[in-house]
This record gives sequence, C-alpha cells and structure tokens, in this order.
Amino acid sequence: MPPSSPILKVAVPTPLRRSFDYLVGQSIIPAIGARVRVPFGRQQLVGVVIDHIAESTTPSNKLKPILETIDDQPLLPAHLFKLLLWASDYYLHPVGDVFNTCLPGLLNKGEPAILEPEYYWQLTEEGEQAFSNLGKNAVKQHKILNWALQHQGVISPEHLNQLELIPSELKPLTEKGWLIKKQIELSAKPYTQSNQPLALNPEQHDAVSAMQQSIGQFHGFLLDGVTGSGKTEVYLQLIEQVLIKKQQVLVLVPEIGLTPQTVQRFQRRFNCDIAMLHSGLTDRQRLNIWLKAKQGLTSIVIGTRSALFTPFSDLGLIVVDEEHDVSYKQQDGFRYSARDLAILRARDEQAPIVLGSATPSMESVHNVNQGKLTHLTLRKRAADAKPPHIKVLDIRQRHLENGLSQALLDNMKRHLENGNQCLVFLNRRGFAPSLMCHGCGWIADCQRCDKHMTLHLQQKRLHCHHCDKQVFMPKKCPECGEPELFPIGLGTERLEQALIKAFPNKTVVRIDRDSTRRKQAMQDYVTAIKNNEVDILVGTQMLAKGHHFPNLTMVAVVDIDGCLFSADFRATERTAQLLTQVAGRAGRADKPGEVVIQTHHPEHPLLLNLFTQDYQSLSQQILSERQAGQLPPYTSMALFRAEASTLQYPMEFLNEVSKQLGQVPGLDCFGPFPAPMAKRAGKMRAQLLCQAEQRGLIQRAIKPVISIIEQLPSARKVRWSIDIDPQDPF
Ligand SMILES: Nc1ncnc2c1ncn2[C@@H]1O[C@H](COP(=O)(O)OP(=O)(O)OP(=O)(O)O)[C@@H](O)[C@H]1O
Ligand SMILES: [Zn+2]
Repeated sequence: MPPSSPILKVAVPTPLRRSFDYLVGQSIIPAIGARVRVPFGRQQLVGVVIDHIAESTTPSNKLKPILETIDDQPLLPAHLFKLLLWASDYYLHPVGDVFNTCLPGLLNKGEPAILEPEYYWQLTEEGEQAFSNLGKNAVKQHKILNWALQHQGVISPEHLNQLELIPSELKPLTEKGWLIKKQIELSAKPYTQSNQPLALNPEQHDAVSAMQQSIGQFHGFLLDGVTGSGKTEVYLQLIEQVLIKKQQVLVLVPEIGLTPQTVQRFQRRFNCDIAMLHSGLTDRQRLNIWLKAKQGLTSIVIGTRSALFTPFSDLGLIVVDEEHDVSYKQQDGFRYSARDLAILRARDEQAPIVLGSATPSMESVHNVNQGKLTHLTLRKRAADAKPPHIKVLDIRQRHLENGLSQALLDNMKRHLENGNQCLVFLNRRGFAPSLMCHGCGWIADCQRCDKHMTLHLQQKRLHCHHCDKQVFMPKKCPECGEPELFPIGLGTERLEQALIKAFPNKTVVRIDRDSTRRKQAMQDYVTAIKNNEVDILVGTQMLAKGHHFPNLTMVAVVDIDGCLFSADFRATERTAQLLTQVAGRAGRADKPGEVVIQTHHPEHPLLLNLFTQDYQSLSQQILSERQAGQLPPYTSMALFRAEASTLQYPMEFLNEVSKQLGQVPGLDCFGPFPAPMAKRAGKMRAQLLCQAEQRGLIQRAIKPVISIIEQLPSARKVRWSIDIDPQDPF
C-alpha cells in the first residue's frame, strides 16, 4: 500500500481508452472500487476508482483533486470488479464506459447505493364492497380494484408496471380506505420448498445428477437438448439444489418479453425472491434489484444480456438459456458477449455454469470438442412427444399465390380440420420488402441507406428497417407520376392477409415486432394461443424462440431461400439454428408434429444435411469447414468499423490503422473495404478485419498502438469502433 494519500486511478466515462489520475484532496481516501465525483474539463463526472498508485505519469501540477467520495466501500464485489476490468482490456473498450454500461443508471448519476423501501397495496373489505358498487365512469378505479381482486388482494410494484400506473394514482383509493399501502419487508425470504417438480426422464435425471456434483465449484456444461426435451425442467431441478445450499442463481435469457411462460414457471416453482430484469422497469426498481441481489436478499435473478453484471453475495449457478442466441452479443458501444463473460464469471466465483440450447453455437461445440465444456445431451423429447416429421417441398414451377403453394395450403388444411394449430414462419415483417412503379420501374429506396424501404400497408407507410426512417406511402410515383404502384415480395402482413383469405373461417394472428409493440401484447397472444382461440399463427423469429404450444402440430416455412445463399460465413450456422428452432415448435405434446419447408433449392446441402442427419452432425461438419477455412472458432477476429459522410474518411482512417498494426507475426489484416451495406443512416461505412490464429494476439497487437490510433488526425473525421469476436458482418 502506498503512503497515506495515494493517487487515484479513476475510470471516467469518456470515449478514451484510458483511466485518469486524481488526488484525494480533502475527501476521505476512497477504496478501490468506490465511486467518486471528479472534475473533467468543464464537467463533473462520476467515475470508479480502479487503483491506488504512488506516482502518476501526469505532471503533478496538472493533477486535480476529486470533488467527493460517493461510496464508503467498494461498490462491486471483488470478482465482478475484476471481471469488468478484464472485459475492458479484452474488448479494448474504454474502461469508464464499461462501468457506465454495466452499472444501473442511478448509480452512474451518483445516487447513493442504498435500498429504498418498496411498497405494495392491500385491498380492504371496504375496497371489495366498493368494487361491486362502482359506477360505470370509474374506469380506472374498476381496473385497479379488479386487478387486486384477481391477485389475492395485492397490488405489487411489478403489478403497477403491468397496469401502467404510477404509485400516486393509487392515492385516491388509499384515502378512501379501499387500499392500504404497506412496506415490503427487506429480509431474505429463504427458500423452503419447490412446487410440483416433474418426475425426470432418465436423460434429464443424468444431466441433473452430473451437474449437481459441481455445485460449489467451477465447471462448464453444455446442455445440448433437442427442442422440447425439457431443458427448463433440468434447470429448475438443478436450481433447487443450489437454493437448498442457500446460494443465488443467475439465469440469462435472450428476450424476456418473449418468454413470459418461462418466467412464470420459475415463479410457480419456487417460493423465494425472484427478480426479473426487463426493459419495463423504472431506474429505481432496477437499482433495488441490483442492491437486493448484492445483499443476498434475492435468490434468483432472471434477465437478458446485461443481467450478467448483477452483483451477488453468493452466486451458486449461472444458466445461459438458448446460449446460441445472437442477442447475447451487444452490437454497439461496449460490444461484449454475455455468454463468454458468463463463463469467466462462473470460473471466478467458483460456480457451475450451464449453457443450454437445442442448437448450440459453434463456439460451444468447439469448446466441448476441446474438453472445456462437459457435453450433456437430451436426445428425446420430454414425456411422450415425438420429433416432428420434416418435409422439404420443392416449389420450382409451382404456382405461388402470395408466396404460398397449393400443396402447403392443403397440408395446413389437414391440420386445421383436426382442430390443431399451424404456425406459418417468415422472417420479414411488413407487407412487402419493396414498392415499385408500374410505369417506370422506380423503386422506393431509403435515401439514407443502401436498401429498399419496406411497405407497411396497415399504417400506409414506407419504413426503412435499417435507419428507422418512415414516410407516408406515396399515392403516385415520385418519378413519373404513375398512380399504379405495386408491392414486390412478401412480408408477414401480406402473408396474414393471404391466409385470412385462404382460411376465412379460421382465426389468424400475426406476431412480429409491429404487432407486439404494446406492453403485454406478447403475453396476451400467448394466452390466446394456449386457450386455442387462435388457429393460424403468422410470424417472424419471435415465434421460433422457446415457446411451448401443445396444440400446434404444423410449422410451415414459407421463404428460406434467401438465407441459403449468403456471403457471411456464419449463415449456415444461423439458418440451421433458425430452422431447427422453428421446426421444434411443432408437435411438442402428445400430437405428432409436421414441418413443411418450401424451397426452390431442395438439393441444397444445408437442407439435406439438416434433415437427413441432425443438428449435432451438421455442426461437426460446419466446424470442419471453419477449420479448413481458418475461421472462428479456430481463429480470432476483430473488426474495426468507421463511418463518416463520405467513404474517403473511413477508408483513410482504417488504412492508417492497418499501417499502425504493421507486421505483427501471426496477425492478418484484410481491407479496409466498404462495409457490406456501405451506406446506412446517411453515413458511409468501411471496415478493417483483423484475424489471428492465436487467442489474445489481437489484443497484444492492438493495445500498444491504441492511443496512437485514438489520436490520429484521421480519427477525428470519423466515428469508429473496435468489435472483438464480431458476430455481425455489417
Ligand atoms: N420429465 C418430464 N415429464 C413430463 N413432462 C415434461 C418433463 N420435462 C419436461 N416436460 C414438459 O415438456 C415440455 C417441453 O419442455 P421445455 O419447454 O422445458 O423444453 P425445452 O427443452 O426447453 O424446449 P425448447 O428448447 O424447444 O424451448 C414442457 O411442457 C414441459 O413441462
Ligand atoms: Zn434507411
């Protein structure tokens, strides 16, 4: 420890890849890991002390004292603090921004890390009586009291979110004595029992026992279980063992809004404190969950990517569900992979980690091959469900009406006549991917992107899915004035209309990002589907993920051909995952399932391999191709991206970056090239790809020159970023 007053190395939220040194000044010496308020230029910023040092490289007359010590102890548990520093180093991302991304918003603003009391509202007898006498106009009061009646007389803070109310709106009812406001006790609610665990089948049983052995120590598992094999039940029973040992559990899921069922299953199973981190929370609720987990008051935290940064007092297990999902990689700012960091976190905290999927990523399969993860398999569907029958439907020369062949419609008809549900899958929302003029051939392009605009007929708008620009649908061609404009191609909206026409007596719902914008919308659709109020589901990949609809017996894949031919080396993996997942929605209960895939390329090796063998053999094949092509996971990649108003600036900048990286043995730089989609949101984009056979070499090559790169004059003319282990070629 340096003498009495050390110099503080502080992570300040700036775009620079460095920390800044400060003097302690009049404050008490902040601990490493505590937040401090510091002067920065003309601003005052909140930073985190990352080290105490004896001497600074900054001249002493330039060093300024901090303004305030905010925390009297380290904010983060030591493991998590170390993980963030490591991640800043590995992803070559500014350390201040790493903290800023990972901490709850209120802590970044300098709010004290103190739990605020939370309240719930209890319905009184008067309230119950008042409910039956409410007048017609008391719509809001009716909604509130009705909710309480349906939830054992309780309105919790989460309920308020769902009701889209703020606490002050309940005040009139508490004043009338219809509700009583009570403080939620902040004590750990210890785990006492689980409700109705299922009897595991032999494969599930083996998986749980293998993993149970590792509680209390680090071990990585890949739970590779076909769709509907009951992976969730395996997680639940393993989690129970961890809860019995009084440890905490972190569950990462791809998109929480899409999987309300999974969340409810957790809540029904365990009578302990379960926190859900989702986008609908207020900043205060988010902070409270964070603090409760840190203090051990919460037993299970379920959340998306960023939930990985929740502190725990005693973390006993990490589950990464659907580990192959691309949403685990953040695509802007701090571009981390939550799955990869989760493995490191588990190692640091001496906890087992389970990566679960029916379609594991090539990275995880490779880790199994290398002995870094233990492979556990569930080959059979749970209970009595059989794997679905898959039919590749050759549509060459066949007449298509709105993208649908008669053979496909006949197939659907058979299932619908038996009272079952069909899912029609198309990964493109909107009515049609473009709009064309019949007079001159003009196409509605986005002015700001190298892409067509998608027609959304319901809203009578053209919408660019890349930059979000929206304009009214033109009444006539802007080039030649011709009034006849016609949609080209197929989107979910158009498919929905076509299916309503083809099956006029059936109920069709469309599920995509547009139709589920309203809060609760997804939940309402799921309930309707489960209650058999829906016959045909049309939708995008939102429907492919994790859903369990017992009455769904047929899945139709309408247009997959575009995915079979792509320049991205990950396209085969992604398409195989998507097809396997969507096919896996069919026949999950006692009725057999059928999958029909329309294609113009029935001989395509991906389709042949995927359905004559299985995902497991296909993944080994994909891996040997990657190895032969010297591609990840056999090599590491980093992608420099840059953009500006003209292509010249990003190209100049990236050329200099390439020169700076020079001749590092083992490191190859490709480019710079214009990005696959060169123009986006009005910016011209270019990229430089770096590849190395050895892990870590990229960091070793870039780190020594990063501050030179940051200070290049050409860097000032562009917006640029580094993406380590990029997942997205654009
Ligand atoms: N041991 C069991 N006995 C009876 N039913 C089971 C058993 N295990 C799971 N199930 C049931 O099987 C169904 C499918 O399970 P689950 O949703 O967990 O599968 P999954 O592997 O997560 O599927 P996917 O990867 O396709 O989302 C659920 O309805 C679940 O309740
Ligand atoms: Zn655009």
